[in-house]
Amino acid sequence: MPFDVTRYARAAQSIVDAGRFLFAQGWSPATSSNYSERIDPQHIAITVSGRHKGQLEAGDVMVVDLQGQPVQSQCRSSAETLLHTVVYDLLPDTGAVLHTHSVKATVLSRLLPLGEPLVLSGYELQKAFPGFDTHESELIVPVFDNTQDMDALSQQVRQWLSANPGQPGYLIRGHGLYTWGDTMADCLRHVEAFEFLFECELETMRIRR
Ligand SMILES: CSC[C@@H](O)[C@@H](O)C(=O)COP(=O)(O)O
Ligand SMILES: [Zn+2]
Repeated sequence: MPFDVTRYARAAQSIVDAGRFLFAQGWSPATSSNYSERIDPQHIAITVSGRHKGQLEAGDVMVVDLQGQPVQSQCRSSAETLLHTVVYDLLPDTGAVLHTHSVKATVLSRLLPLGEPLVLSGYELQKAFPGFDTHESELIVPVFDNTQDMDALSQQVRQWLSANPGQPGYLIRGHGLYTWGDTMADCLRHVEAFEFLFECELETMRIRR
């Protein structure tokens, strides 16, 4: 099935803009990270593998279907494409997915006890996420072990997300953050909110040592 070229062009521009912002923050260094935006129920625009995210151009964004297969492109999509498509597949309202590699997400994910999620509670900023109306809510961020086996990791994410469709993101140990939102603006706000909360957690750990 073909996709709407105008919608692709709009999605590509919003991914390029997101890359400039996220790289400038230091959250997507050295070609790391991948970004996507939904074009229609069956297609997403996603970054081509290996491209520098602070220097993206429209040609660094391609289209894949929800099985992760390229559509009208000879390029290789992000090595982590399946971690995007699983979210669009399970959560039909999702309009954008962002994966970042910040120092704080990387360090915090390595400090958490193995097998335990990061539980965020008591922070007013939790209200930056939809469905979290009070600081008393619990934001539960699982930490998946890092692996190069994306089929296996995407299956783990599918299982967790099916059981927890209201949670807005997860960490991969020593690797980074995945988060999503109804629009790119929502998704960027989620990255910012997570970064703030990760810094609070790390600072708390430092003081308590
Ligand atoms: C530059 S190391 C980071 C990669 O291994 C990967 O984790 C990543 O985020 C980017 O991969 P990509 O294939 O460009 O989407
Ligand atoms: Zn990555």
